[in-house]
Amino acid sequence: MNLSLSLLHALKAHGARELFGLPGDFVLPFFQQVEQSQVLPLYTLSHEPGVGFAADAAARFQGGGLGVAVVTYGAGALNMVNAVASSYAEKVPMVIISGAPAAHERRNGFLLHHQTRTLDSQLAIFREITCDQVVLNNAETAPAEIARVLRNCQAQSRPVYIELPRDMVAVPCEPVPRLPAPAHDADALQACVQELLARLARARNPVLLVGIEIRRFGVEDKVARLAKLLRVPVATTIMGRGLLAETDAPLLGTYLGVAGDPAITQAVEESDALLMLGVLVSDTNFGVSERKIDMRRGILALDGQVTMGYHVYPDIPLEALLDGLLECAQSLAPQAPEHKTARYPHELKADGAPIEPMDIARAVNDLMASHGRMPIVSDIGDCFFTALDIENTALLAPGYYATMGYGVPAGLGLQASSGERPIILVGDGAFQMTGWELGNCQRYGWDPIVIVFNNCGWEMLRTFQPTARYNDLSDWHFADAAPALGGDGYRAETREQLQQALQKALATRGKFQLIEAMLPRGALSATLARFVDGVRRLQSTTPT
Ligand SMILES: Cc1ncc(Cc2csc(CCOP(=O)(O)OP(=O)(O)O)c2C)c(N)n1
Ligand SMILES: [Mg+2]
Repeated sequence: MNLSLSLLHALKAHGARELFGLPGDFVLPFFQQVEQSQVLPLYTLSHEPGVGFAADAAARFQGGGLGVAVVTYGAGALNMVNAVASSYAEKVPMVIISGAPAAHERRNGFLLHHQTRTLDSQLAIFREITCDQVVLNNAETAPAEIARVLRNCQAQSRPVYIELPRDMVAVPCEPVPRLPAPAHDADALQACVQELLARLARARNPVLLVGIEIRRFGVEDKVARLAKLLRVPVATTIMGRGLLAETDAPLLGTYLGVAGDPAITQAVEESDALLMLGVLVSDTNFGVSERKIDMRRGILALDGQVTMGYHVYPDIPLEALLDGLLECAQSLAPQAPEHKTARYPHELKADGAPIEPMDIARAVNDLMASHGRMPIVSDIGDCFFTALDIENTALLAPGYYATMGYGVPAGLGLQASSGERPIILVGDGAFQMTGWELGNCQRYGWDPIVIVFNNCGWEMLRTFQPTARYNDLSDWHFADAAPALGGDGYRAETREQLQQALQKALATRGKFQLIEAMLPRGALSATLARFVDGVRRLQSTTPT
């Protein structure tokens, strides 16, 4: 076996289902090994940010798997930095494989093409946005090094970086061993479980708040079982939206502070034992809290440790904690909490009125009510806030790192990896960045339904600077471009046209369906409007 095959078989053994990539001369030999070996399917896209977002989505959607992005050295890998930074921030287990110069090229004394400051600058840059790195320049040590970085990728649920010099791809190499998950101290785990359960038992209104790590580590079912066993209500953070959608956990809905359902806000903020599982303590999750949550009274299991008050239990993997709690937990209430199914807007009024963001939520909810749930992939813009008014279904969005450009390539990555047809929500500004990746659907038979929120502007920014003219964009008529890219385009000016377009799109398979929903400038979703008001109100009252 050669080094490429050892690497590919190891990726597959760790849960990778495919590779996303864009070739260049430093990585062509590895692409050749990929294509010839057929160990994993390879999908190429048109721009490295899209490659990164697609690999990110593949990892997020399958919970516990790996996304893989393969790029060339320099211009390719550095073009993907933002996507990898987003994966790091949002704890996505992604493997970046970059081709690199051969040993003899490093010694020839020339400045090499694609090189920036030094030949090791790229490695230095990726050290900042990955949890482990390796340069595979030694076939003897390669199996152990690959095993280490893949184990760390999954154990920490963060991206890792593998640099592959082009003269190493065909070198004989032993298979890569599978390392066990990092060990943890059973006694420390027991002590943590007992203290945590005692805190919950003493509480008057314990609440469970769940975040992205419960998907990343594939433990949603265990969390649902724990919530039912403890008989405590569950809410998700904004980043955790869509979690537990496939379970029967007593879900209250999504916690959005002043911008959300007051009952959920009150339950979370007034809880005297808020158990946060896999929750990033970020401004997007807690920035609009009505009342500042006293984290010292909370219990936070994140990044492999558990913090309760001033106690910190290090090296407690989330799944081990859940297993311990499931073994010892007793119900905390005489009966199960009232399972308030959150109400989402339905019954679009299909008339000649202009479209508002909430109409898109209604139209999608109506579609899912008749057709069944579909995964939603959202870009950043008002489309993300509108997504929060869509029924609780799988939602992929960089809600914390908040990079634009994610929606379309991530939707393609989801369909490539899972075979499920997504609905992609994207603003006109974000579509201008990566929407053109739709042109790759025809090669692979992908057929997402894409709804472009076309308000001809950077509307979210306008909410912060209403008078700025630079937020005005022109009308790009995206629907007209769809046939040239191999799909169908619909321009919807009214609610009736929106409903008709969605029905046609749903009925058409085998090519992407682009619905350009024309929104009046200044039309905001109610959720975004409440967020903006909330931020303004909190900023005006926060002592400087
Ligand atoms: C890669 C990147 N560059 C800039 C920005 C900053 C930004 C956040 S929201 C926004 C406007 C989005 O316009 P769009 O038309 O897509 O959506 P909408 O607001 O609903 O009209 C910008 C420019 C971010 N987040 N990411
Ligand atoms: Mg816009």
